[in-house]
Amino acid sequence: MIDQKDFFRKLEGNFGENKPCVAYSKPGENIVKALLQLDNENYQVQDLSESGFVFAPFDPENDSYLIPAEKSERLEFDIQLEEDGAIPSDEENIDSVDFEYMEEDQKRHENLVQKGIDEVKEGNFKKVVLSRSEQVEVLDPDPIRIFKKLLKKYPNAMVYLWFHPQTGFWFGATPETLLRVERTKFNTMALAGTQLYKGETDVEWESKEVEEQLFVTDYILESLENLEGVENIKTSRPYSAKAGNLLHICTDIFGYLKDPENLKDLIETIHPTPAVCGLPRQEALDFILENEDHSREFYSGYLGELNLKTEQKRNSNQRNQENQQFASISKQTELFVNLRCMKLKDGNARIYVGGGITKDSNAADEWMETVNKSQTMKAVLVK
Ligand SMILES: C=C(O[C@H]1C=CC=C(C(=O)O)[C@@H]1O)C(=O)O
Repeated sequence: MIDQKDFFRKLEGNFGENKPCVAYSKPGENIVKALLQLDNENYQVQDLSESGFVFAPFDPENDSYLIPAEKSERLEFDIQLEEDGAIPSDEENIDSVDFEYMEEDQKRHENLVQKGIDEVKEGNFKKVVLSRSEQVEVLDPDPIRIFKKLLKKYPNAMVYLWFHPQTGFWFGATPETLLRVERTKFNTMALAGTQLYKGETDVEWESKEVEEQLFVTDYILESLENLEGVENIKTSRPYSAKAGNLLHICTDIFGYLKDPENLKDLIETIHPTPAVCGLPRQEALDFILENEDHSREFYSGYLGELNLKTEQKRNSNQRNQENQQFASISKQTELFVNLRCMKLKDGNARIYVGGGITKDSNAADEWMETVNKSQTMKAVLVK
């Protein structure tokens, strides 16, 4: 552990030298971690047996970047947010930020959504997730300051700052777990449906949302059941999960891997999830790539720790020194879907937002949903 001033100084030093780095805090953890790559080589993921931090794009055909564990320095500090004011207090953040939209932006998105609804009604697919991106001028484009604000505002999200000479700066505060693996046990989630959070998580959901989320759960279960290396799959009951100013319906899905060294098949089966692509997957993916007027790049891709050796707390009851050491190191994979995210370039942020379209969707409501989702990033861009 180092103190947070040194942590941020080192992080800034790394991207100042154009070397890849990532700083992040996982949901509910009071620890901020970083991997600072020691050189400025471009490492890529080949078969997901690598160890490090992965940053993967939406389109599985494109390259996934890796900061390899063995080529980087690892840092961490405990968040003591209130202590020295290094992380700004919540009062500086306002909850809803008004931005002006061009009528054309709204029309363009609504037309895209309508096209998606029509295709669903024609039976070409059951669900498609359609997105747009929006450029916002940032008054204070200091990456560290933006990251600190995200940490303060979203303690229950996976909050990150990613820098790579090939991708530039990306930030996010995502609510969606793609995959967590501990020894042979894994979990993923089926996430769908959105409503504004109004101080209450015990809320009613409309049947449109309930049905949409059930599609997602069923689709993931079916894909997992067809996968050779996976067994003993179980689900939680659906519940409302808070994500910033929003609520979603979530079902946790658990299972066991026959060979925990082989994550490739599992990750290729679940990414891109129906929360960001649609179902059936290939038909939805083709429609997205053909019809969205922007490239998603890393939005709705995934990111996180891949086979990262992590030290666990030692069990002081254990007498045998060798066993103790054996028990203290474990491999950790914890990947998140890159939602509620933005790219920072030349003093501008590009915010990416989307929503799931089914036969019962309404284009104007879907536009509003993307406006609401964009607040997650906008709230940290205001002074
Ligand atoms: C695609 C996004 O959100 C997904 C995650 C949760 C709920 C969603 C929805 O209600 O449409 C989306 O599937 C996004 O934030 O850009």
